[in-house]
Amino acid sequence: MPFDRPNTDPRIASQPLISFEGVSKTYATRQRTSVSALADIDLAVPAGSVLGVIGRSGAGKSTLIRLVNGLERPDVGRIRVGDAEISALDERALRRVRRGVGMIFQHFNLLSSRSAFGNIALPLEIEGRGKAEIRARVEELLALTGLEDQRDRYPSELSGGQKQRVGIARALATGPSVLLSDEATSALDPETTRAILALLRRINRELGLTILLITHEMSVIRAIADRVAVLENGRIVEQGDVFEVFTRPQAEVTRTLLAGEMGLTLPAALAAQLGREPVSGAAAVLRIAFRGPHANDPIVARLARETGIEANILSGTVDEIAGQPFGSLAVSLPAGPDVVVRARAFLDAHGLVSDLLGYLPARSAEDRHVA
Ligand SMILES: Nc1ncnc2c1ncn2[C@@H]1O[C@H](COP(=O)(O)OP(=O)(O)OP(=O)(O)O)[C@@H](O)[C@H]1O
Repeated sequence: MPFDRPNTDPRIASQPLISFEGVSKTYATRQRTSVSALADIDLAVPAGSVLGVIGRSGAGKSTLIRLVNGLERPDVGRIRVGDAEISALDERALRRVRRGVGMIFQHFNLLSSRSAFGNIALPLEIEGRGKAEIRARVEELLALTGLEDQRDRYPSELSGGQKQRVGIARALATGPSVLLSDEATSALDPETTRAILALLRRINRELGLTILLITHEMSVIRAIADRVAVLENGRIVEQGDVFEVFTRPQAEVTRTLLAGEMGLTLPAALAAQLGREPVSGAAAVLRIAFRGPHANDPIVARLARETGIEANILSGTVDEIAGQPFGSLAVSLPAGPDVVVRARAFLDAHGLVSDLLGYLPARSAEDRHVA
């Protein structure tokens, strides 16, 4: 069973705009074998929310997004977008539904022979809208995406970030209620990524657009998503509010994907010395997670005062996840009988989650100074 936590954000509707019920998808390969790309997917994207699906390469992310716009069909299960059951529609009906579903891509997919204006106008031309209406709508979208000065430039004359802005404006041209984002920032540098994610967040808030995005980067989820689903080998192994999943990851793959993002990794030199077994004199290393109001607690001082256990701070961060404070601290404990059990009981009693990372040889633990 995947770990599943309910939606707790009052801003987000309880009614899903996109839903997957018991969806599985296999591909036949040329070698006459089959590949299970998705299995038993249950997923709901509440109207007005941003849901991020994260997973490693080959986890099934692209397949999931292609099922939403009907580019792939499931073997079993149902996929709904609004009132339409995508999995049951013929091609003609699908085309109608797709008008309400915009999509942006990693490599932008712009027409090189058209200017920014021309690319954004294209979906409206296909719909047969009048010239004046098209002009007015495109001007509006150029302003929304900050592209007024680039309107006559061609894709080859635009930066990656500008190209993606054109992609976003084009996706919004026909006024969709859903935006699908397929690794939309993976080809961009970190600063441009932040700007594009901020634009998407603004569009979500201001236009009430529901966004389903797939990514392999936790930083993207953290910057924009309300909820996250973690895919591994075609299955959802964990889903829930971003703060919940980030601060209490349950699945191993989630922990691994989060390690760099959350300052959960130890300094490399220490990590290299960390062993699994408590050899004689070795110091246990704990990672303590501080959530919400506890993020700034002087917990190490209290641990010493109340239990006599003097922990040594190895590394630590205080940060914000989904607008709420979150801290993470790695400490080494002095060797001794029951020290780990007593320290963890103390932390537990104070509502703090701790993980035992391993053991450091006595010397390197003593050499560390308080950060
Ligand atoms: N058309 C296809 N024919 C056969 N197998 C496929 C096809 N498309 C995808 N697969 C397989 O299905 C699984 C899921 O692929 P998918 O592209 O959905 O993963 P992904 O998470 O998007 O990966 P990436 O991040 O590398 O794009 C993989 O094992 C892949 O090899």
